Amino acid sequence: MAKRTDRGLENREIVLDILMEVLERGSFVHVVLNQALDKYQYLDKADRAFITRLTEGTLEYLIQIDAIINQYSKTKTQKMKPVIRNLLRLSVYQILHMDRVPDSAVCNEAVKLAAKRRFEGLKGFVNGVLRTIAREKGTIAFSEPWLKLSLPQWMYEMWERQYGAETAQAMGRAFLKDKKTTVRCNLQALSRELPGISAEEAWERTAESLREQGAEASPLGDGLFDLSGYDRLEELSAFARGWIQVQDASSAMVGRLAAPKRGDYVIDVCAAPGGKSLHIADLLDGTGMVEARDLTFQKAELIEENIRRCGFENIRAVVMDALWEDEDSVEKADILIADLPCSGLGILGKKPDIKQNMTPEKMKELADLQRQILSVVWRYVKPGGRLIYSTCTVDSMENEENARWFAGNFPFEPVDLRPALEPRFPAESLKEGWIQFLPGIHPMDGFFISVFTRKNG
Ligand SMILES: C[S@@+](CC[C@H](N)C(=O)[O-])C[C@H]1O[C@@H](n2cnc3c(N)ncnc32)[C@H](O)[C@@H]1O
Repeated sequence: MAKRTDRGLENREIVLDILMEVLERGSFVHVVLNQALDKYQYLDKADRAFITRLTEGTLEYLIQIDAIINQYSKTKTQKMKPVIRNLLRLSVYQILHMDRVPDSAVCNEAVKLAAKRRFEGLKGFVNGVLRTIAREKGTIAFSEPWLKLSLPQWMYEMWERQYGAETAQAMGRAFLKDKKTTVRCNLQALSRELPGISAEEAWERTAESLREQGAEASPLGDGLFDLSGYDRLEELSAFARGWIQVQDASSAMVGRLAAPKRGDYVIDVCAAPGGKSLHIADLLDGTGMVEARDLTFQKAELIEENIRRCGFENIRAVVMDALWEDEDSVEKADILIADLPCSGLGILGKKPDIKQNMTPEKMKELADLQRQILSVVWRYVKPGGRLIYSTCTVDSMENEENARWFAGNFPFEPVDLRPALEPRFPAESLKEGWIQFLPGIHPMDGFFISVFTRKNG
C-alpha cells in the first residue's frame, strides 16, 4: 500500500498556527486543537491524526526540543521571531520522532513555510539549523533526567524529593507514551434503549458498536474502555446515544468511593464538564438527584450538553460559585464531591501545555483556593454523609497536606479505604482515607482522592 504521510505545507501551517496560539498567547492546547479540528472537518482522518500528533508531540517534547535547537543555533529560541521558533520546534519534532516523514521533506517544507510567512530572509537560517540537527540527531544525548523526560527542572526535582528518582522517572516516561482516551459505559442510557440489559451485556453491546465503526475498544473492567483508532468522538453512535462518557479510570474511582445509595442527594461543587456527576447519576440508577454546579454559565452549559446527550433525569446543572455560602444547602447532601481546580500535573500527558504554564507560585495559589472552597462547602454535608476531595494532580501540598488540614480543622473523619481498594491498590495511606495514583506506577492518570465522613453531632 502506498505510504501516506500528510498534505505537506497546509497541515504544518495549521500546526504552526495552533502552537502560536498556545505558546505565544497562552491558550489551552485541547481547546485550540479541537477548534482547529472542527474548522478543518473536511480533512481526512490521516491528516487530522498528523495534525494532532504533531501538535501534541511538539508540546510534549518542547523542553527537550528547545535545548537541542539552542545547542545548534547561535540565536537562542527566546531571541527568535515567534513564527520562526515555533516553525523550528515543529520541524525538530518531526526529525526526531516521526520516522515516516523524510528529514529532507521536513527541511524543505519548513523553508517554504518561512517564506510563506514573509521571512524570506530567514530561509537560510531555518534550513541550516534543521539540516544540522537532522545530520547530528544520532549523537544527541542528555545527562539530566528532566531534559531526557522533557519536564521542567523544578517539576522533576519536586517529584524526586517527594517520591524518589525511580518513581519520578517512571512518571516522566508515562507522560511521553501514547495516550488513549478512556470512556465509561452509562448503564442507564443503555437500559433505556434495551430494557433489562445486564451490565456485562451492556458493556459487550457498547464494545460491538464502537468496533463496528472502526474504533478499537479495549476493556479495562467495570465498564471502562480504552478507545483508539477513531476520528471524531461525536461521530461514534455510542457517544451520540449517551452510551459512553469520556472519563479516566482514576476519575471513575471517585464515583466508586462515593458509593452512592439509591435515593441519595449529591452535590458536586465543581462539576464541569460533568464526568463524575454523570457517573454518580448512573450509579444512582435513575433515583436520587445530583446537583452539578460550576462557576460560569458556559461551564454549566457543558454539563447540560452531556446530560441531554445521556438523557439522564436525576441530575441538574447549576451555575454557582463554590466560594459563595449557600445557606439552603447546609446539611442537605448525603454525598459532596469537591473535585477542585488544581495544577493538573497528573494529566501532563493529555495536556502537555501545563508543563509550560504551571509554576510553583500558581500551585501555592491553587492549594489556598482549595482550602477556601473546602472551608465553605463542608457545611452542606449531612451528619454521617460523605465528602470526597479529589484533584487530578501529583503534588503533596495540594493533596495529602490539604486532606490532613481538612481532617484536622473540620468535623470529619477519614474513611478507611482498605476494604474498597485492597489488594489492587495497596498503600499505607489508605487507612488515613486517601490515595495518590501515579502515572507509570498505576494504570491511569495521576490523581488524588480522599474520602471523609461527617461526624454526628
Ligand atoms: C477539575 S475541574 C472539574 C472536573 C469535573 N469534576 C469532572 O469530573 O468532569 C474543576 C472545575 O472547577 C470549576 N471551578 C473553578 N473555580 C470554581 C468556583 N469558585 N466555583 C465553582 N466552580 C469552580 C472550573 O470551572 C472547573 O470546571
